[in-house]
Amino acid sequence: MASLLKQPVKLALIQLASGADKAANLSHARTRVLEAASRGARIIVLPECFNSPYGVKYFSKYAEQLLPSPPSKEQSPSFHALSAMAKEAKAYLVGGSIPELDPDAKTLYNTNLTFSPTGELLASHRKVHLFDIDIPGKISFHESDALSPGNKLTMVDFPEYGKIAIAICYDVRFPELATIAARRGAFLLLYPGAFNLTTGALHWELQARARAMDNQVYVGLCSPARDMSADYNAWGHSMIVDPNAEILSEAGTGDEMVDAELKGERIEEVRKGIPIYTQRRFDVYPDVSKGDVKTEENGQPK
Ligand SMILES: O=C(O)CCC(=O)C(=O)O
Repeated sequence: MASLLKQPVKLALIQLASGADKAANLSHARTRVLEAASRGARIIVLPECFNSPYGVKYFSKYAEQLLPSPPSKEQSPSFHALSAMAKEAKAYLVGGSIPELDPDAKTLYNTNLTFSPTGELLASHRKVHLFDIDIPGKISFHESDALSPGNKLTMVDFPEYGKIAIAICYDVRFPELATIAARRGAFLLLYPGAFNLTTGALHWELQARARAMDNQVYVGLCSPARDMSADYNAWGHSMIVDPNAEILSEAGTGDEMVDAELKGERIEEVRKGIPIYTQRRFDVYPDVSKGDVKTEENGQPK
C-alpha cells in the first residue's frame, strides 16, 4: 500500500504573540514564518485569529473580504500578506484564521486560508462548529453572536507529501471531521486554535492525542501565545502529536515555535502494531466517511 506521507516533512507551528495592531501582527508573522522555513519547515502553521485579538467584539472590526477570490489588497491585506509569506518561505502556509466578511450573505466567518509555496491559495476553511459554551464561574463565549458556521470538511493535497485536513479550534471536539478526513487519506490533521485557561487545562492535550490515537495520523494544534493583559487568555501549549498519540513537541505559553519531522513509516508502523484500520466492523455500525459528506479538496467539491 502506498504511504499516506510520500516523503518526510518538517512541520512547524508558530505560537504567535499578537496584539491589536493588525499590520504589526502580519509583520511579526512574516518574521516567524521565515524563521521556521530557515529551520527546514515545509509546512508552517499560524494560530486562530493570528492577526487580531480573539473575542466576539473584535470579529467585525478586523474582518476582511475574501470573495471574490483573489480579493484586492484593500479588501484583504491578510490574504496578500499570507500569500507573500508562503512564497518568500517557499513553504506550504496554513494561515491560522482571520475573521471573514461576506458582504453578500451579510455575515462573518472564522476562516482559514492555506497557500502553496508559490503563494497560490489552495484552500479555505470556515470554522464549522462555532465556539458557544457556558461554564458557570469560568467562561462564557458565544461565537455565534457574531459569526456564521462553515458547511464543509476541508482537505488539501500537497503533491510532494500527501493530503492534510484543516479545521479550526472547537472543530477538534467533533471527532467525525477527523475520522472522515483520515479515512479519506489525510496523514495530518491541523487545527489552528485558541483554547483558554479553563478548557485548555482540561482538554487541549487530550483532544490532540485522542484525534491522533483514534485515527493513527499526525495532529498539530497551533495556539496564540498567552497574553494575560488581553480579554481572552489563550492556553498556548501548541503541540505536534504522532500517530501513536505521543507528543513530539510542545510549546510553553510564550511567543514560541515547535517543529517536528513527520514520517510515513511511523504511520505504517503504528497501524501495523495496533491494526484498528483493518478491524473496523462496518457490518455493526456505519462508516462515517462514506455517503453524503460535504468535502472540498484543494477548493473543489469531492
Ligand atoms: O473547545 C474549547 O474548549 C475552546 C474552543 C475555542 O476556543 C475556539 O473554538 O476558539
